[in-house]
Amino acid sequence: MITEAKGLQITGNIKPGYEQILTTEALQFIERMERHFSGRRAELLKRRKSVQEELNQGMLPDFLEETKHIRESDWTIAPLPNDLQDRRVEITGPVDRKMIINAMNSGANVFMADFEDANSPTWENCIDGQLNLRDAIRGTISFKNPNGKVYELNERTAVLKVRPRGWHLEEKHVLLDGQPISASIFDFGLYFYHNAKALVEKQSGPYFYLPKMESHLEARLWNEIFVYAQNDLRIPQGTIKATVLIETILAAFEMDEILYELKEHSAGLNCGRWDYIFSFLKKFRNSNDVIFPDRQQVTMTVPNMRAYSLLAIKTCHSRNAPAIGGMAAQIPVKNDPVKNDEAFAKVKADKEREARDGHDGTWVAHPGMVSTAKEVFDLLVPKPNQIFRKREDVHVTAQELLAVPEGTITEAGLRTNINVGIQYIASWLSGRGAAPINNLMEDAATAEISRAQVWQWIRHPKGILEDGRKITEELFHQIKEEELAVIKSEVGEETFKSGNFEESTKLFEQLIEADDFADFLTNAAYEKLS
Ligand SMILES: CC(=O)SCCNC(=O)CCNC(=O)[C@H](O)C(C)(C)COP(=O)(O)OP(=O)(O)OC[C@H]1O[C@@H](n2cnc3c(N)ncnc32)[C@H](O)[C@@H]1OP(=O)(O)O
Ligand SMILES: O=CC(=O)O
Ligand SMILES: [Mg+2]
Repeated sequence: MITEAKGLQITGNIKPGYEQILTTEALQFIERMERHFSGRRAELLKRRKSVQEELNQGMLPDFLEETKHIRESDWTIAPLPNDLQDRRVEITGPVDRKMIINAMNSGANVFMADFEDANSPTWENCIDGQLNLRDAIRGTISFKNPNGKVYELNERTAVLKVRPRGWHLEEKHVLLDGQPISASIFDFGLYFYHNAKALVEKQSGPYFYLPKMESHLEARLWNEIFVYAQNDLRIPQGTIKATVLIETILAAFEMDEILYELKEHSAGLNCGRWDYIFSFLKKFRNSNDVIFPDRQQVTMTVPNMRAYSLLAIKTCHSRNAPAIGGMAAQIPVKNDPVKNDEAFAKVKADKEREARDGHDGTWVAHPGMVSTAKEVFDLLVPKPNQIFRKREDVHVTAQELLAVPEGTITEAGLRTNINVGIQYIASWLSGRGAAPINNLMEDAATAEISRAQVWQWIRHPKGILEDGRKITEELFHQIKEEELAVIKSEVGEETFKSGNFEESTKLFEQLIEADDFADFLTNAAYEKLS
Protein backbone atom coordinates (compact mmCIF):
# COMPACT_ATOMS: atom_id res chain seq x y z
CA MET A 1 0.00 0.00 0.00
CA ILE A 2 1.27 3.46 -0.82
CA THR A 3 0.08 6.46 1.12
CA GLU A 4 0.95 9.94 -0.05
CA ALA A 5 1.33 13.06 2.03
CA LYS A 6 2.31 15.70 -0.47
CA GLY A 7 5.77 14.55 -1.53
CA LEU A 8 6.22 11.69 0.94
CA GLN A 9 5.47 8.16 -0.14
CA ILE A 10 4.95 5.48 2.47
CA THR A 11 5.72 2.02 1.13
CA GLY A 12 5.38 0.18 4.46
CA ASN A 13 2.23 -1.64 5.51
CA ILE A 14 -0.41 0.57 7.13
CA LYS A 15 -1.67 -1.69 9.91
CA PRO A 16 -4.71 -0.70 11.99
CA GLY A 17 -3.67 2.18 14.23
CA TYR A 18 -0.73 3.28 12.09
CA GLU A 19 -2.87 6.06 10.61
CA GLN A 20 -2.82 7.65 14.08
CA ILE A 21 0.95 8.06 13.84
CA LEU A 22 1.33 8.55 10.09
CA THR A 23 -1.08 11.47 9.97
CA THR A 24 -0.91 13.90 7.06
CA GLU A 25 0.22 16.70 9.41
CA ALA A 26 2.97 14.60 11.00
CA LEU A 27 4.22 13.47 7.60
CA GLN A 28 4.20 17.03 6.27
CA PHE A 29 6.25 18.09 9.29
CA ILE A 30 8.77 15.36 8.49
CA GLU A 31 8.76 16.27 4.84
CA ARG A 32 9.58 19.90 5.66
CA MET A 33 12.50 18.83 7.84
CA GLU A 34 13.79 16.30 5.32
CA ARG A 35 13.65 18.89 2.51
CA HIS A 36 15.42 21.41 4.69
CA PHE A 37 18.16 19.23 6.14
CA SER A 38 18.82 16.28 3.81
CA GLY A 39 21.49 18.18 1.86
CA ARG A 40 23.45 19.01 4.98
CA ARG A 41 23.15 15.43 6.24
CA ALA A 42 24.53 14.17 2.92
CA GLU A 43 27.47 16.60 3.14
CA LEU A 44 28.28 15.47 6.65
CA LEU A 45 28.18 11.80 5.65
CA LYS A 46 30.50 12.64 2.75
CA ARG A 47 32.77 14.42 5.18
CA ARG A 48 32.98 11.23 7.27
CA LYS A 49 34.35 9.47 4.19
CA SER A 50 37.00 12.10 3.51
CA VAL A 51 38.11 12.07 7.15
CA GLN A 52 38.37 8.29 6.90
CA GLU A 53 40.60 8.67 3.86
CA GLU A 54 42.89 10.96 5.82
CA LEU A 55 42.99 8.46 8.69
CA ASN A 56 43.80 5.72 6.17
CA GLN A 57 46.79 7.84 5.11
CA GLY A 58 48.04 7.94 8.70
CA MET A 59 46.52 11.20 9.97
CA LEU A 60 45.92 11.09 13.73
CA PRO A 61 43.02 12.98 15.31
CA ASP A 62 43.80 15.81 17.70
CA PHE A 63 41.98 18.58 19.53
CA LEU A 64 40.96 21.12 16.88
CA GLU A 65 42.99 24.29 16.45
CA GLU A 66 40.06 26.21 14.93
CA THR A 67 37.84 25.66 17.99
CA LYS A 68 40.43 26.38 20.66
CA HIS A 69 38.49 29.51 21.64
CA ILE A 70 35.50 27.33 22.55
CA ARG A 71 37.60 25.05 24.74
CA GLU A 72 39.37 27.96 26.39
CA SER A 73 36.47 30.34 27.05
CA ASP A 74 33.96 30.36 29.88
CA TRP A 75 30.43 29.25 29.08
CA THR A 76 27.95 26.74 30.37
CA ILE A 77 24.99 24.86 28.96
CA ALA A 78 21.51 26.23 29.73
CA PRO A 79 20.08 25.20 33.12
CA LEU A 80 18.56 21.73 33.19
CA PRO A 81 14.88 21.12 33.92
CA ASN A 82 13.95 19.64 37.28
CA ASP A 83 13.30 16.14 36.02
CA LEU A 84 16.81 15.91 34.53
CA GLN A 85 18.67 16.91 37.67
CA ASP A 86 18.89 13.43 39.15
CA ARG A 87 19.79 10.78 36.58
CA ARG A 88 21.72 8.37 38.76
CA VAL A 89 20.30 5.25 37.10
CA GLU A 90 19.13 5.13 33.51
CA ILE A 91 17.74 1.93 32.04
CA THR A 92 17.75 1.40 28.28
CA GLY A 93 15.74 -0.92 26.10
CA PRO A 94 13.89 -1.34 22.84
CA VAL A 95 10.57 0.34 22.07
CA ASP A 96 8.70 -2.92 22.65
CA ARG A 97 5.37 -2.45 24.47
CA LYS A 98 5.98 -4.75 27.44
CA MET A 99 9.58 -3.63 27.88
CA ILE A 100 8.60 0.04 27.88
CA ILE A 101 6.23 -0.64 30.77
CA ASN A 102 8.81 -2.75 32.62
CA ALA A 103 11.51 -0.13 32.12
CA MET A 104 9.32 2.77 33.21
CA ASN A 105 8.33 0.83 36.33
CA SER A 106 11.88 -0.39 37.03
CA GLY A 107 12.76 2.21 39.66
CA ALA A 108 15.36 3.82 37.38
CA ASN A 109 15.36 7.61 37.18
CA VAL A 110 15.34 7.63 33.38
CA PHE A 111 14.32 5.20 30.66
CA MET A 112 15.97 5.59 27.30
CA ALA A 113 13.61 4.11 24.72
CA ASP A 114 15.75 2.98 21.84
CA PHE A 115 14.94 3.17 18.13
CA GLU A 116 18.67 2.63 17.55
CA ASP A 117 20.96 -0.23 18.56
CA ALA A 118 18.51 -2.14 20.78
CA ASN A 119 15.93 -2.02 18.01
CA SER A 120 15.86 -3.96 14.79
CA PRO A 121 14.28 -1.28 12.58
CA THR A 122 11.57 -3.28 10.87
CA TRP A 123 8.75 -1.01 9.75
CA GLU A 124 6.48 -2.58 12.37
CA ASN A 125 9.00 -2.14 15.21
CA CYS A 126 9.43 1.53 14.32
CA ILE A 127 5.75 2.43 14.00
CA ASP A 128 4.59 0.20 16.87
CA GLY A 129 7.35 1.83 18.91
CA GLN A 130 5.90 5.28 18.19
CA LEU A 131 2.41 4.08 19.18
CA ASN A 132 3.79 2.51 22.36
CA LEU A 133 5.59 5.69 23.39
CA ARG A 134 2.57 7.83 22.63
CA ASP A 135 0.50 5.62 24.95
CA ALA A 136 3.22 5.55 27.61
CA ILE A 137 3.35 9.35 27.71
CA ARG A 138 -0.42 9.55 28.09
CA GLY A 139 -0.41 6.85 30.78
CA THR A 140 -2.73 4.60 28.78
CA ILE A 141 -0.23 1.93 27.79
CA SER A 142 -1.03 -1.62 28.84
CA PHE A 143 -0.07 -5.11 27.78
CA LYS A 144 -1.32 -8.63 28.43
CA ASN A 145 1.11 -11.51 28.03
CA PRO A 146 0.06 -14.98 26.79
CA ASN A 147 -0.40 -16.13 30.41
CA GLY A 148 -2.86 -13.34 31.06
CA LYS A 149 -0.48 -11.18 33.12
CA VAL A 150 -1.46 -7.54 32.71
CA TYR A 151 1.19 -4.82 32.57
CA GLU A 152 0.38 -1.21 33.41
CA LEU A 153 2.36 1.83 34.49
CA ASN A 154 2.99 2.48 38.18
CA GLU A 155 2.09 5.84 39.62
CA ARG A 156 5.75 6.83 39.69
CA THR A 157 7.68 6.13 36.51
CA ALA A 158 11.05 6.88 34.96
CA VAL A 159 11.58 10.05 32.94
CA LEU A 160 11.44 9.21 29.25
CA LYS A 161 14.21 9.81 26.74
CA VAL A 162 14.28 8.61 23.16
CA ARG A 163 17.23 7.61 21.01
CA PRO A 164 16.52 8.08 17.29
CA ARG A 165 18.60 6.20 14.74
CA GLY A 166 21.96 7.71 13.69
CA TRP A 167 22.80 9.90 10.70
CA HIS A 168 24.04 6.99 8.58
CA LEU A 169 20.67 5.20 8.55
CA GLU A 170 17.74 5.63 6.23
CA GLU A 171 14.06 4.80 6.61
CA LYS A 172 13.47 2.90 3.41
CA HIS A 173 9.69 2.73 3.82
CA VAL A 174 9.36 6.49 3.49
CA LEU A 175 10.45 8.11 0.26
CA LEU A 176 10.84 11.73 -0.69
CA ASP A 177 11.14 12.31 -4.43
CA GLY A 178 11.76 8.58 -4.69
CA GLN A 179 14.62 8.52 -2.18
CA PRO A 180 14.56 7.02 1.34
CA ILE A 181 14.56 9.70 4.02
CA SER A 182 16.83 10.04 7.04
CA ALA A 183 15.91 7.56 9.78
CA SER A 184 17.04 10.14 12.37
CA ILE A 185 14.60 12.76 11.09
CA PHE A 186 11.85 10.14 10.84
CA ASP A 187 12.23 8.82 14.41
CA PHE A 188 12.79 12.24 15.93
CA GLY A 189 10.09 13.91 13.87
CA LEU A 190 7.28 11.48 14.64
CA TYR A 191 8.09 11.37 18.34
CA PHE A 192 8.40 15.13 18.61
CA TYR A 193 5.31 15.88 16.54
CA HIS A 194 3.03 13.62 18.54
CA ASN A 195 4.41 14.10 22.03
CA ALA A 196 6.24 17.36 22.58
CA LYS A 197 3.19 19.29 23.80
CA ALA A 198 1.88 16.43 25.95
CA LEU A 199 5.29 16.08 27.59
CA VAL A 200 5.51 19.78 28.34
CA GLU A 201 2.02 19.68 29.88
CA LYS A 202 3.27 16.89 32.16
CA GLN A 203 6.11 19.18 33.39
CA SER A 204 8.60 17.07 31.43
CA GLY A 205 9.82 17.56 27.87
CA PRO A 206 10.93 16.00 24.63
CA TYR A 207 14.24 14.51 25.72
CA PHE A 208 16.66 12.67 23.46
CA TYR A 209 19.87 10.67 23.30
CA LEU A 210 21.88 11.32 20.13
CA PRO A 211 24.05 8.47 18.86
CA LYS A 212 27.26 7.89 16.90
CA MET A 213 28.22 11.44 16.01
CA GLU A 214 31.69 11.96 14.60
CA SER A 215 32.06 15.72 14.90
CA HIS A 216 30.61 18.87 16.41
CA LEU A 217 29.31 19.77 12.95
CA GLU A 218 26.95 16.82 13.22
CA ALA A 219 25.81 18.13 16.60
CA ARG A 220 25.22 21.50 14.95
CA LEU A 221 22.89 19.83 12.47
CA TRP A 222 20.89 18.28 15.32
CA ASN A 223 20.71 21.67 16.98
CA GLU A 224 19.43 23.28 13.77
CA ILE A 225 16.78 20.58 13.51
CA PHE A 226 15.73 21.21 17.11
CA VAL A 227 15.41 24.96 16.48
CA TYR A 228 13.44 24.31 13.30
CA ALA A 229 11.12 21.75 14.94
CA GLN A 230 10.40 23.94 17.96
CA ASN A 231 9.65 26.92 15.71
CA ASP A 232 7.47 24.87 13.43
CA LEU A 233 5.32 23.51 16.26
CA ARG A 234 5.48 26.72 18.30
CA ILE A 235 7.19 25.14 21.25
CA PRO A 236 9.55 27.40 23.20
CA GLN A 237 13.16 27.23 22.11
CA GLY A 238 15.26 25.22 24.53
CA THR A 239 12.44 22.84 25.45
CA ILE A 240 14.21 19.92 23.79
CA LYS A 241 17.06 18.47 25.83
CA ALA A 242 19.52 16.05 24.32
CA THR A 243 22.35 13.99 25.74
CA VAL A 244 25.04 13.16 23.23
CA LEU A 245 26.70 9.78 23.32
CA ILE A 246 30.42 10.24 23.03
CA GLU A 247 30.94 6.97 21.28
CA THR A 248 33.32 7.63 18.44
CA ILE A 249 37.00 8.24 18.79
CA LEU A 250 36.67 11.44 16.75
CA ALA A 251 33.94 12.89 18.97
CA ALA A 252 36.20 12.34 22.00
CA PHE A 253 38.34 15.18 20.65
CA GLU A 254 35.32 17.50 20.32
CA MET A 255 33.41 17.11 23.59
CA ASP A 256 33.47 20.81 24.45
CA GLU A 257 32.50 21.72 20.92
CA ILE A 258 29.57 19.28 20.91
CA LEU A 259 28.24 20.69 24.18
CA TYR A 260 28.71 24.17 22.78
CA GLU A 261 26.77 23.48 19.60
CA LEU A 262 23.83 22.15 21.58
CA LYS A 263 24.21 24.62 24.44
CA GLU A 264 20.52 25.58 24.75
CA HIS A 265 19.42 21.99 24.18
CA SER A 266 22.15 20.06 25.92
CA ALA A 267 21.62 17.57 28.72
CA GLY A 268 25.26 16.54 28.83
CA LEU A 269 27.24 13.63 27.50
CA ASN A 270 27.27 9.89 27.96
CA CYS A 271 30.17 7.46 27.53
CA GLY A 272 28.91 5.00 24.94
CA ARG A 273 31.74 2.60 25.53
CA TRP A 274 30.75 -0.16 23.08
CA ASP A 275 30.45 2.01 20.01
CA TYR A 276 33.56 3.84 21.14
CA ILE A 277 35.61 0.63 21.00
CA PHE A 278 34.06 -0.19 17.64
CA SER A 279 34.80 3.27 16.32
CA PHE A 280 38.45 3.06 17.42
CA LEU A 281 38.84 -0.20 15.51
CA LYS A 282 36.95 1.11 12.49
CA LYS A 283 38.70 4.45 12.17
CA PHE A 284 42.16 2.85 12.43
CA ARG A 285 41.23 -0.18 10.35
CA ASN A 286 44.29 0.31 8.14
CA SER A 287 46.80 1.13 10.83
CA ASN A 288 49.45 -1.40 11.76
CA ASP A 289 49.77 0.39 15.11
CA VAL A 290 46.23 -0.41 16.20
CA ILE A 291 45.09 -3.86 17.21
CA PHE A 292 42.94 -4.68 20.21
CA PRO A 293 43.09 -7.85 22.31
CA ASP A 294 40.05 -10.07 23.00
CA ARG A 295 36.90 -8.01 23.47
CA GLN A 296 36.53 -9.01 27.11
CA GLN A 297 39.96 -7.57 27.92
CA VAL A 298 39.00 -4.11 26.70
CA THR A 299 37.36 -2.93 29.89
CA MET A 300 36.79 0.61 31.15
CA THR A 301 39.95 0.37 33.23
CA VAL A 302 42.37 0.04 30.30
CA PRO A 303 44.25 3.34 29.93
CA ASN A 304 42.57 4.76 26.81
CA MET A 305 39.05 3.97 28.02
CA ARG A 306 39.69 5.46 31.41
CA ALA A 307 41.18 8.59 29.86
CA TYR A 308 38.08 8.99 27.71
CA SER A 309 35.64 8.68 30.58
CA LEU A 310 37.63 11.06 32.82
CA LEU A 311 37.80 13.61 30.01
CA ALA A 312 34.02 13.35 29.54
CA ILE A 313 33.47 14.03 33.26
CA LYS A 314 35.84 16.97 33.38
CA THR A 315 34.47 18.51 30.18
CA CYS A 316 30.85 18.13 31.21
CA HIS A 317 31.29 19.44 34.73
CA SER A 318 33.22 22.48 33.58
CA ARG A 319 30.12 23.35 31.50
CA ASN A 320 27.58 22.50 34.25
CA ALA A 321 26.50 19.47 32.26
CA PRO A 322 25.87 15.97 33.55
CA ALA A 323 28.34 13.25 32.61
CA ILE A 324 26.54 9.94 32.38
CA GLY A 325 28.46 6.67 32.51
CA GLY A 326 27.97 3.72 30.22
CA MET A 327 26.51 0.30 29.87
CA ALA A 328 27.88 -2.67 31.74
CA ALA A 329 26.71 -5.49 29.48
CA GLN A 330 26.05 -7.99 32.27
CA ILE A 331 22.47 -9.12 32.84
CA PRO A 332 21.14 -11.48 35.52
CA VAL A 333 22.10 -15.10 34.81
CA LYS A 334 19.24 -17.52 35.23
CA ASN A 335 19.86 -20.94 36.81
CA ASP A 336 23.53 -20.39 37.65
CA PRO A 337 24.02 -18.65 41.00
CA VAL A 338 27.81 -18.45 40.69
CA LYS A 339 27.70 -16.77 37.28
CA ASN A 340 24.84 -14.60 38.50
CA ASP A 341 26.91 -13.39 41.46
CA GLU A 342 29.82 -12.68 39.12
CA ALA A 343 27.58 -10.64 36.82
CA PHE A 344 26.28 -8.52 39.71
CA ALA A 345 29.80 -8.06 41.11
CA LYS A 346 31.03 -6.81 37.74
CA VAL A 347 28.18 -4.32 37.42
CA LYS A 348 28.77 -3.12 40.98
CA ALA A 349 32.51 -2.60 40.38
CA ASP A 350 31.84 -0.76 37.12
CA LYS A 351 29.31 1.55 38.77
CA GLU A 352 31.60 2.20 41.75
CA ARG A 353 34.39 3.32 39.44
CA GLU A 354 32.01 5.60 37.56
CA ALA A 355 30.54 7.15 40.69
CA ARG A 356 33.95 7.67 42.31
CA ASP A 357 35.38 9.22 39.15
CA GLY A 358 32.57 11.77 39.01
CA HIS A 359 29.87 10.42 36.71
CA ASP A 360 26.43 11.73 37.63
CA GLY A 361 24.55 8.66 36.56
CA THR A 362 24.91 5.43 34.68
CA TRP A 363 23.23 2.94 32.37
CA VAL A 364 21.90 -0.54 33.04
CA ALA A 365 20.54 -3.01 30.49
CA HIS A 366 18.09 -4.90 32.67
CA PRO A 367 15.57 -4.06 35.42
CA GLY A 368 17.33 -6.62 37.63
CA MET A 369 20.41 -4.37 37.68
CA VAL A 370 18.66 -1.14 38.68
CA SER A 371 18.92 -1.57 42.45
CA THR A 372 22.61 -2.54 42.29
CA ALA A 373 23.48 0.60 40.35
CA LYS A 374 21.21 2.72 42.52
CA GLU A 375 22.75 1.49 45.78
CA VAL A 376 26.21 2.43 44.50
CA PHE A 377 25.19 5.88 43.27
CA ASP A 378 23.08 6.60 46.37
CA LEU A 379 26.05 5.77 48.55
CA LEU A 380 28.75 7.57 46.58
CA VAL A 381 27.00 10.50 44.89
CA PRO A 382 25.32 13.30 46.82
CA LYS A 383 21.85 14.04 45.48
CA PRO A 384 20.99 15.07 42.83
CA ASN A 385 24.35 14.91 41.00
CA GLN A 386 28.03 15.74 41.40
CA ILE A 387 28.43 18.38 38.72
CA PHE A 388 30.09 20.51 41.42
CA ARG A 389 33.14 18.17 41.27
CA LYS A 390 35.02 19.94 38.51
CA ARG A 391 37.87 17.39 38.29
CA GLU A 392 40.40 20.10 37.47
CA ASP A 393 43.03 17.55 38.44
CA VAL A 394 42.28 15.59 35.27
CA HIS A 395 44.51 16.26 32.25
CA VAL A 396 43.98 14.03 29.25
CA THR A 397 46.20 14.21 26.19
CA ALA A 398 45.59 13.10 22.63
CA GLN A 399 48.17 10.35 23.10
CA GLU A 400 46.26 9.01 26.10
CA LEU A 401 43.03 8.89 24.13
CA LEU A 402 44.82 7.12 21.31
CA ALA A 403 46.73 4.62 23.46
CA VAL A 404 46.16 1.07 22.26
CA PRO A 405 45.10 -1.37 24.99
CA GLU A 406 47.42 -4.30 25.58
CA GLY A 407 46.49 -7.94 26.02
CA THR A 408 46.20 -11.21 24.21
CA ILE A 409 44.19 -12.58 21.32
CA THR A 410 42.97 -16.05 22.13
CA GLU A 411 41.19 -18.79 20.25
CA ALA A 412 38.35 -18.43 22.75
CA GLY A 413 38.15 -14.71 21.93
CA LEU A 414 38.03 -15.43 18.20
CA ARG A 415 35.37 -18.11 18.74
CA THR A 416 33.25 -15.77 20.85
CA ASN A 417 33.44 -13.04 18.23
CA ILE A 418 32.31 -15.36 15.46
CA ASN A 419 29.61 -17.00 17.56
CA VAL A 420 28.22 -13.71 18.87
CA GLY A 421 28.41 -11.98 15.48
CA ILE A 422 26.38 -14.71 13.78
CA GLN A 423 23.87 -15.09 16.61
CA TYR A 424 23.34 -11.35 16.90
CA ILE A 425 22.75 -10.78 13.20
CA ALA A 426 20.29 -13.70 13.17
CA SER A 427 18.42 -12.08 16.04
CA TRP A 428 18.44 -8.68 14.32
CA LEU A 429 17.12 -10.16 11.07
CA SER A 430 14.36 -11.82 13.12
CA GLY A 431 13.30 -8.39 14.39
CA ARG A 432 15.06 -8.34 17.77
CA GLY A 433 17.71 -5.66 18.17
CA ALA A 434 19.00 -6.62 21.63
CA ALA A 435 19.63 -10.19 22.61
CA PRO A 436 20.98 -12.13 25.58
CA ILE A 437 23.93 -14.12 24.23
CA ASN A 438 26.28 -16.06 26.52
CA ASN A 439 24.78 -14.20 29.49
CA LEU A 440 25.59 -10.74 28.14
CA MET A 441 23.43 -8.08 26.56
CA GLU A 442 24.37 -7.84 22.91
CA ASP A 443 23.20 -5.09 20.63
CA ALA A 444 24.35 -3.62 17.33
CA ALA A 445 27.33 -1.85 18.92
CA THR A 446 28.70 -4.88 20.77
CA ALA A 447 28.20 -7.09 17.71
CA GLU A 448 30.11 -4.54 15.62
CA ILE A 449 33.14 -5.00 17.87
CA SER A 450 33.04 -8.75 17.23
CA ARG A 451 32.80 -8.31 13.49
CA ALA A 452 35.46 -5.58 13.37
CA GLN A 453 37.92 -7.66 15.39
CA VAL A 454 37.61 -10.72 13.18
CA TRP A 455 38.05 -8.54 10.07
CA GLN A 456 41.08 -6.81 11.51
CA TRP A 457 42.77 -9.85 13.03
CA ILE A 458 42.75 -11.56 9.62
CA ARG A 459 44.43 -8.59 7.94
CA HIS A 460 46.72 -7.27 10.65
CA PRO A 461 50.27 -8.68 10.84
CA LYS A 462 49.85 -8.98 14.61
CA GLY A 463 46.53 -10.81 14.33
CA ILE A 464 48.15 -13.84 15.93
CA LEU A 465 46.63 -16.13 18.54
CA GLU A 466 48.58 -16.50 21.77
CA ASP A 467 49.46 -20.04 20.70
CA GLY A 468 51.30 -18.60 17.67
CA ARG A 469 48.75 -19.28 14.90
CA LYS A 470 48.10 -16.44 12.47
CA ILE A 471 44.41 -15.65 12.13
CA THR A 472 43.49 -16.22 8.50
CA GLU A 473 40.34 -16.48 6.43
CA GLU A 474 40.78 -20.26 6.47
CA LEU A 475 40.92 -20.35 10.26
CA PHE A 476 37.88 -18.07 10.37
CA HIS A 477 35.90 -20.46 8.16
CA GLN A 478 37.01 -23.49 10.15
CA ILE A 479 35.98 -21.96 13.47
CA LYS A 480 32.79 -20.57 11.95
CA GLU A 481 31.72 -24.11 10.94
CA GLU A 482 32.51 -25.39 14.44
CA GLU A 483 30.61 -22.54 16.08
CA LEU A 484 27.63 -23.05 13.78
CA ALA A 485 27.49 -26.65 15.01
CA VAL A 486 27.59 -25.40 18.61
CA ILE A 487 24.80 -22.88 17.93
CA LYS A 488 22.72 -25.54 16.18
CA SER A 489 23.04 -27.91 19.10
CA GLU A 490 22.10 -25.14 21.52
CA VAL A 491 19.09 -23.69 19.70
CA GLY A 492 17.90 -26.94 18.08
CA GLU A 493 17.55 -27.88 14.42
CA GLU A 494 14.17 -26.25 13.99
CA THR A 495 15.06 -22.82 15.39
CA PHE A 496 18.30 -22.96 13.48
CA LYS A 497 16.34 -23.40 10.25
CA SER A 498 13.69 -20.79 10.98
CA GLY A 499 15.88 -18.31 12.86
CA ASN A 500 17.74 -16.63 9.99
CA PHE A 501 21.05 -18.31 10.87
CA GLU A 502 21.86 -19.15 7.26
CA GLU A 503 21.26 -15.57 6.11
CA SER A 504 23.15 -14.21 9.10
CA THR A 505 26.16 -16.45 8.43
CA LYS A 506 26.24 -15.32 4.81
CA LEU A 507 26.15 -11.68 5.83
CA PHE A 508 28.81 -12.16 8.50
CA GLU A 509 31.04 -13.90 5.93
CA GLN A 510 30.56 -11.09 3.44
CA LEU A 511 31.49 -8.49 6.04
CA ILE A 512 34.61 -10.43 7.01
CA GLU A 513 35.72 -11.28 3.48
CA ALA A 514 35.28 -7.80 1.97
CA ASP A 515 38.58 -5.96 1.86
CA ASP A 516 36.66 -2.69 2.14
CA PHE A 517 35.59 -2.49 5.77
CA ALA A 518 31.82 -1.85 5.79
CA ASP A 519 31.11 1.18 7.95
CA PHE A 520 28.08 -0.37 9.68
CA LEU A 521 26.79 -3.92 9.59
CA THR A 522 23.26 -2.56 10.00
CA ASN A 523 23.44 -0.85 6.58
CA ALA A 524 23.92 -4.17 4.79
CA ALA A 525 21.55 -6.01 7.12
CA TYR A 526 18.80 -3.40 6.62
CA GLU A 527 18.57 -4.37 2.95
CA LYS A 528 17.36 -7.79 4.12
CA LEU A 529 14.86 -6.46 6.66
CA SER A 530 11.14 -6.14 5.90
C1 LIG B 1 25.65 -0.49 23.63
C2 LIG B 1 24.30 0.09 23.79
O1 LIG B 1 23.79 0.71 22.89
S1 LIG B 1 23.45 -0.24 25.23
C3 LIG B 1 21.80 0.32 24.95
C4 LIG B 1 21.05 -0.51 24.01
N1 LIG B 1 20.82 -1.85 24.49
C5 LIG B 1 19.76 -2.14 25.28
O2 LIG B 1 18.99 -1.26 25.56
C6 LIG B 1 19.58 -3.54 25.76
C7 LIG B 1 18.57 -3.58 26.86
N2 LIG B 1 18.34 -4.91 27.37
C8 LIG B 1 17.54 -5.79 26.76
O3 LIG B 1 17.01 -5.55 25.70
C9 LIG B 1 17.28 -7.10 27.48
O4 LIG B 1 17.69 -7.01 28.82
C10 LIG B 1 17.99 -8.34 26.88
C11 LIG B 1 17.50 -8.53 25.45
C12 LIG B 1 19.47 -8.18 26.88
C13 LIG B 1 17.58 -9.56 27.71
O5 LIG B 1 16.19 -9.62 27.70
P1 LIG B 1 15.40 -10.90 28.21
O6 LIG B 1 15.96 -12.11 27.56
O7 LIG B 1 13.94 -10.63 28.01
O8 LIG B 1 15.76 -10.92 29.75
P2 LIG B 1 15.00 -11.61 30.92
O9 LIG B 1 14.28 -12.84 30.48
O10 LIG B 1 15.97 -11.77 32.03
O11 LIG B 1 13.93 -10.51 31.35
C14 LIG B 1 13.18 -10.58 32.53
C15 LIG B 1 12.13 -9.53 32.47
O12 LIG B 1 12.75 -8.25 32.42
C16 LIG B 1 12.32 -7.55 31.26
N3 LIG B 1 13.45 -6.79 30.73
C17 LIG B 1 14.71 -7.22 30.47
N4 LIG B 1 15.46 -6.21 30.05
C18 LIG B 1 14.67 -5.11 30.04
C19 LIG B 1 14.90 -3.76 29.69
N5 LIG B 1 16.10 -3.33 29.30
N6 LIG B 1 13.87 -2.90 29.80
C20 LIG B 1 12.65 -3.34 30.21
N7 LIG B 1 12.38 -4.61 30.55
C21 LIG B 1 13.38 -5.49 30.47
C22 LIG B 1 11.88 -8.61 30.29
O13 LIG B 1 10.98 -8.08 29.34
C23 LIG B 1 11.24 -9.61 31.24
O14 LIG B 1 9.96 -9.14 31.59
P3 LIG B 1 8.79 -10.12 32.14
O15 LIG B 1 9.36 -10.88 33.29
O16 LIG B 1 7.72 -9.18 32.54
O17 LIG B 1 8.42 -11.00 31.00
O1 LIG C 1 25.32 3.28 23.05
C1 LIG C 1 26.10 2.89 23.86
C2 LIG C 1 27.34 2.25 23.54
O2 LIG C 1 28.04 1.84 24.47
O3 LIG C 1 27.64 2.16 22.35
MG1 LIG D 1 26.19 3.12 21.06
